Amino acid sequence: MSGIHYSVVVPAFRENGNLRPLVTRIFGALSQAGSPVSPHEVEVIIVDDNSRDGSVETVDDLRREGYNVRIIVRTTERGLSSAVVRGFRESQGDNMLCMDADLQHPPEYVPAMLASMSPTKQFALGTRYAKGVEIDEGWPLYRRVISSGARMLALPLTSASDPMSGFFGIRKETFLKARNLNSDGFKIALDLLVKCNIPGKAIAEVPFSFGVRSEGESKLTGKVMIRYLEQLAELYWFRFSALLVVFAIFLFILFVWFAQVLLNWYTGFD
Ligand SMILES: Nc1nc2c(ncn2[C@@H]2O[C@H](COP(=O)(O)OP(=O)(O)O[C@H]3O[C@H](CO)[C@@H](O)[C@H](O)[C@@H]3O)[C@@H](O)[C@H]2O)c(=O)[nH]1
Ligand SMILES: [Mg+2]
Repeated sequence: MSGIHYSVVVPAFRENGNLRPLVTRIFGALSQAGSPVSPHEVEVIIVDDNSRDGSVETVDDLRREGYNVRIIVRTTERGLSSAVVRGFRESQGDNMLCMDADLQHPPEYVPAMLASMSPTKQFALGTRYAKGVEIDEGWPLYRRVISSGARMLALPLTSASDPMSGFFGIRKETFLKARNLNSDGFKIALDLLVKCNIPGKAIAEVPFSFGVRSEGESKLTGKVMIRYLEQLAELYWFRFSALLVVFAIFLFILFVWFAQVLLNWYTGFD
């Protein structure tokens, strides 16, 4: 049996400059005295979309240096969410974590995120909206506004405090139950929270301070935002369609009853 209990999945596109600090800091944090998880129980999987920027060579070097990291290079698919799903499918660990490559999710929080998952806490959520943590001042105002708006629109779908977070973990047993995952766009955490029907009490929220990207550029474009709105519509239907059907049946019964009353009233005149 493999001694790997934890898998850290990193979607990456043109992130070569960030991979070495990311991997060395993750394993550095796990090697600290007091880390609740041993570095020997952890694998890191980078899911790269054919960046051809030296990422493969960097990961090869890191492996040679003894870090348990590998890279999957996809050549026929693109996109953050589908990259995460691919990484989760290839994970050996029963506890899986997703984090960005660009160091906006500080690697020093990885041990706590991994350890927060358990049979009763099926989902770990790195949240930026909690006491004692902050979002780096360098994060642009327009991104804050978009993030708040997106968060509000998702309120009826989940009680999680930061469903937009890209820093989250899920237990494999729960992930395997997910049906009809939407692998488009960026919001895979929200999709999993809704489609796996994860109640608030099964979410371990881990507050973290959100950094700014250290190298390269964000890939969040207008197209990604439109995809989010489409995804929301699908999730609302997924969550509330049964309620809508019950409501429609209720309206129908009310209509039939009202028609009967009218008919009785009308025929009563004869
Ligand atoms: N494989 C792959 N990876 C991708 C792709 N697009 C983005 N990524 C990777 O996904 C991570 C996040 O991408 P960014 O471009 O840095 O996104 P962001 O604008 O910083 O958004 C992040 O923060 C948001 C919260 O404000 C999150 O909602 C979002 O999911 C993401 O974590 C990075 O590691 C990036 O390389 C893609 O098409 N393919
Ligand atoms: Mg980023």
